[in-house]
Amino acid sequence: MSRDSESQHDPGGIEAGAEVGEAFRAVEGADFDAPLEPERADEAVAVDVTDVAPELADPAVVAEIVAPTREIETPVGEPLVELDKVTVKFGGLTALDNVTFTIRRGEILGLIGPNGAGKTTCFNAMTGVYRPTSGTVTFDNQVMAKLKRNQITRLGIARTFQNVRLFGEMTALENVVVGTDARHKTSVPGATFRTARHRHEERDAIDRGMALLEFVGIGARATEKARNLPYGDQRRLEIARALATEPKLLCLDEPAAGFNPAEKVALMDLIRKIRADGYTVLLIEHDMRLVMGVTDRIVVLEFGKKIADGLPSEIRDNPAVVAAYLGVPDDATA
Ligand SMILES: Nc1ncnc2c1ncn2[C@@H]1O[C@H](COP(=O)(O)OP(=O)(O)OP(=O)(O)O)[C@@H](O)[C@H]1O
Repeated sequence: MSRDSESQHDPGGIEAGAEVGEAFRAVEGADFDAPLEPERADEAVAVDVTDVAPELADPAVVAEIVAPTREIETPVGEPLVELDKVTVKFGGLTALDNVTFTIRRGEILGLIGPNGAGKTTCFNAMTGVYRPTSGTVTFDNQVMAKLKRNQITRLGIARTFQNVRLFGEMTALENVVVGTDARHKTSVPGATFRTARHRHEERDAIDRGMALLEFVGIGARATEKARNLPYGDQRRLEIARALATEPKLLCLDEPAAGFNPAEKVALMDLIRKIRADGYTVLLIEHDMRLVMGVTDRIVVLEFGKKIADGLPSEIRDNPAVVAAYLGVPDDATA
């Protein structure tokens, strides 16, 4: 297997990356959302990225390429997402009940709660997947309507999924370059006839894709098929692909699922690095140590209602939160 996979890995794959556009066209229509069953590679074929792109040896250069349009003129702390009395009902079931909170630019907000608390519903209402039964969601000063997936991306929201979803047969670099396509400006004829502008956009996408892989710590695996990456690297690749769309809001849905303690610590470092690069992050995660360790603020849901909103230290000692997680009545903890 290693011999076969080795022959598929083109050591010059980064330079040969101009063909990524072809690869993307070849997979158009593929089932992007199909969960990828992770396979652990017996042998990794690593490339030294800095051999072909020496500038990527400098983390400051990488950080700059990864966030080319960050809004440095916008003061951190301005609201990016505002939920105002949002209720979502499914028939007779109230999944989200009169929920109000804000995500500010430049912060890492944790959204937590026991199973069935309404986190996913809240997330879907926030990103335009569900239209609230009542109340409003404002994103970047616009009231959100119900949106299609590509409209959500263009608005500036990117997400990762609970289950890894990648193009398994594409390389790591190709997976990221596909993400950058959402921002391309070339017309369909321009892409078909490979105009100079289109070629320029492709080249930029490849350069940025490499920087993104380096940023999330898997630059050396650029030419490996996504399917062959170790599980932790697949999760990092998902984050790189989400960042490729240059989102105003990055939503991480249980990014630590299946991670060991060391991988969780490394993930916390990566999330902090993403925030330091000017991104706003929404984190839905069950692992309390990770949530407490990395977020600036936490919103807690229980049975569709917001029961707490505050700093991690406040949430940790909040009796209603403790009761929600331990499953004991509020009055028993008083
Ligand atoms: N599309 C739907 N149709 C009907 N009921 C739904 C739908 N989506 C969610 N629900 C219900 O709404 C409630 C909240 O579910 P939700 O998935 O938002 O919770 P959650 O906090 O994300 O849970 P988990 O941590 O288990 O993922 C649950 O009772 C769930 O069964």
